[in-house]
Amino acid sequence: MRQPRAILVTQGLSKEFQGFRAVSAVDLSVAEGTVHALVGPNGAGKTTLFNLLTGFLKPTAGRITFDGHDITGQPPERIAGLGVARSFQVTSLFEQMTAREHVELALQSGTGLGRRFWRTDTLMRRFSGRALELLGDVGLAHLADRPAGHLPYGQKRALELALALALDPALLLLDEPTAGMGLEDIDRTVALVDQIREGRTVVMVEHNMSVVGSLADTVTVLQRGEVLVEGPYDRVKTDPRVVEAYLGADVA
Ligand SMILES: Nc1ncnc2c1ncn2[C@@H]1O[C@H](COP(=O)(O)OP(=O)(O)OP(=O)(O)O)[C@@H](O)[C@H]1O
Repeated sequence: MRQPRAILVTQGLSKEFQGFRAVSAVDLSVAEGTVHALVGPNGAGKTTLFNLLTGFLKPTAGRITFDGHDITGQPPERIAGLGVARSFQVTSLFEQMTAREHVELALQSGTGLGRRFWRTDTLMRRFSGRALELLGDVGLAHLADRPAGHLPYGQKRALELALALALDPALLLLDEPTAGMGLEDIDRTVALVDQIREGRTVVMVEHNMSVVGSLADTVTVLQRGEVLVEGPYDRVKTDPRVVEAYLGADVA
C-alpha cells in the first residue's frame, strides 16, 4: 500500500525563552489525511509547538515545511493563506455578534476582500448561505441568529470550529477541542471532528485520552519539549515511558 505523503514536517524545531527550551529539536511528520494528536504533561511544550506551526512564535532553530512550502518564521497570515487554520482553546468570540455574523466575517476574511466591505448588503448575502451551511455542519443552524455571548460553552466551541472551517483549510489545528466540556459535549465534538476530518489533515492538542483514542491515527507524546514516543494510540498508551511520564517514576 502506498504511504500517504507527509503534509507537515518539522526538523530540529526548537524554541527557547530566555535560555529555557520549551520545544527542543522536534522532528514531526504528519501524514496527509490523518488525525495526529499531540499529548504530554502540563508544560511539555504543546502550545508552544502549535504557536510555532501557525507563525504566532518564531523558532529559535529548525525548519517547518507545509505542503512543500518552507514556512519557517513566516507570519500567521501567510501560513493561514496556504491552508492552515487553527481553532483556539480560549474563546475569541464577540459577545454581541450572532453566530451567523461570525461565520460570514470569517468567510469574508478568507476571500482577501478585507474588512472594507464589511456589512455591504449584497456581499453579505453571498456569504449568508454558506455561513448557514457551515453552522449546520457543526450543529448550530438553529442558533444562527443568537448572539455568541448567549451560547452555552459547548456551542461556543462548535462556533469556533465553524470559523476555522470557513477557511476550508487543508490542515486544521485544534487546540484542546474538548477542554472544559461535559460528557455529552465531548461525544458531540468527537463525532464532529470525525466528520470534518474528511478531505483534510487534523493536528490536535488533547488531554482527554479517550478522545485521542477515538480520533487519532498517530499520537506524539511530548515531554519537556522533546518527543518522547510516537506511534498509533494503542501502542503509545501502554509504552512504559509514557506511563512513567504521566504517573511519575514511582507509580510506573
Ligand atoms: N512566552 C513564554 N516565556 C517563557 N516561558 C514560556 C513561554 N511560553 C511557554 N513557556 C514555558 O515553556 C514550557 C512549555 O509551555 P507550553 O505552554 O508550550 O506547554 P503545554 O504542553 O502546552 O502545557 P499545558 O498542557 O499546560 O497547556 C513551560 O514550562 C512554560 O512555562
